[in-house]
Amino acid sequence: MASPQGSRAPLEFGGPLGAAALMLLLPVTMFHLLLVARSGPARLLGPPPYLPGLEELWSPWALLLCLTWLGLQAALYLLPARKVAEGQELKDKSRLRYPINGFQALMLTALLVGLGVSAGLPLSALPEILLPLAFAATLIAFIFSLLLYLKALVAPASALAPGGNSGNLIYDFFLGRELNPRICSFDIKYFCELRPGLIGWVLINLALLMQEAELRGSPSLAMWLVNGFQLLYVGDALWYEEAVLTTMDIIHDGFGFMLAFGDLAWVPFTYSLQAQFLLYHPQPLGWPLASFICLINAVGYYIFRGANSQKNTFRKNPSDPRVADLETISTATGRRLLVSGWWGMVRHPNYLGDLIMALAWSLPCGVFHLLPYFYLLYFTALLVHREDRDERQCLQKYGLAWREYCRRVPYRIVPYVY
Ligand SMILES: NC(=O)C1=CN([C@@H]2O[C@H](COP(=O)(O)OP(=O)(O)OC[C@H]3O[C@@H](n4cnc5c(N)ncnc54)[C@H](OP(=O)(O)O)[C@@H]3O)[C@@H](O)[C@H]2O)C=CC1
Ligand SMILES: CC(C)CCC[C@@H](C)[C@H]1CC=C2C3=C(CC[C@@]21C)[C@@]1(C)CC[C@H](O)C(C)(C)[C@@H]1CC3
Repeated sequence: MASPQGSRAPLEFGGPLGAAALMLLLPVTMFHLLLVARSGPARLLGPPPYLPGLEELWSPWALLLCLTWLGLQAALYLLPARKVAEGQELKDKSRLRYPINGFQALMLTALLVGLGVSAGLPLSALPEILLPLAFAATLIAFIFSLLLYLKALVAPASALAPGGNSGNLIYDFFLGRELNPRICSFDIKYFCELRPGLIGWVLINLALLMQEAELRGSPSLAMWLVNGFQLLYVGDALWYEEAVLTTMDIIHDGFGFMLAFGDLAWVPFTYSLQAQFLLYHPQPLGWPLASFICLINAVGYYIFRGANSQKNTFRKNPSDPRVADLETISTATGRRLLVSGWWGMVRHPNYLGDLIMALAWSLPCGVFHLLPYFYLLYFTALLVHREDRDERQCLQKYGLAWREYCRRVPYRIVPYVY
């Protein structure tokens, strides 16, 4: 039996009260966004146009569709992989193995969807059922988290996450108790983080684009940009799938309601908000402005990819010629910290690139509505909070060396600003 461990870890997200509030607030926000995106005024801060009844939210067909989608992505995950990667070292000194076939799953999904659409699959009808789909995804995330909480009760202590084992039921349910819940070699957190939600997001975007084409004769330039930028982001995540193994979610966080809901419901249904907004509120966009927005996205992507690749290359092999010349600080753990290159500019250059891209995703929606900028606002809050969590973990891990890094690189995300 697992014993509550990590009870000395400081509580995050405002403790049990904060966790309970977030569990209510996140789904409510998601439904609010889905409702206002299709309403005339599309006011982020106004009331929703109406409150949907259960008959509008609940549909067994939507549940079946979500489960089929999860089943399809799970089957693609189980296909032979071009590579099997090893994760970071765990508490018991072992390393888990992960299949690297996410991009293959994206391509096969595209092929299957393409075949389905040419055989008459009404993909453009998907936007009509976003509400019941989001409800079904929320239900699945909730049941998943419950089962995972129960599974953690019989997990060995070494399998538990450092954070989600405070002994408080609500807090631990939200944060997640087990670090890497698996059924045989099937890693549930790794699967959810990259497959059903991210690929689901681009599928919803595509459905919105197709519906716009049906409504107005062809998709607008703004819709093409949003689809293109976000497809690039998802394609990149799956192409560089191995890099997710060094993110905070995989290394540090347990798999509970926060990540289950985040991955399965929040990402596909709120990250597609700009495309949802554009379907109901077409925006004129000329080529000069579109080119400028593409440039902003390219700059963001260049920083995001450059920073993430530099750190991953360095962590995999510090003597790799691409990073061997960079200046570093030694730490007591034997690992070194980069203090030049991207990581010498600010302490989280990858967040900066990600935020610049987030701006580029909203700009095609014009500047007269706040709603399409929700992602930028939420993401800024998420990354500032995440950066703060990471700083605390790094200070604990690297002590004085981390302080020296902060002295040498004083800005966190935006040079000379923050
Ligand atoms: N679209 C979305 O919704 C979200 C996107 N993201 C993106 O995910 C990506 C990963 O983010 P995240 O996991 O938060 O954090 P990072 O990829 O930035 O990883 C932080 C870790 O990097 C290592 N590190 C920090 N500084 C240095 C340095 N100077 N030299 C070498 N290693 C260093 C430390 O771990 P160690 O030393 O142990 O290796 C630290 O804990 C980011 O690009 C982020 O923008 C994140 C959240 C949500
Ligand atoms: C809304 C809640 C309070 C929190 C939910 C957070 C999750 C939605 C995000 C936590 C970290 C994420 C990452 C990505 C997507 C969003 C979540 C799951 C990521 C897969 C997006 C693509 C990137 O290239 C990435 C670096 C692989 C991201 C990893 C972190």
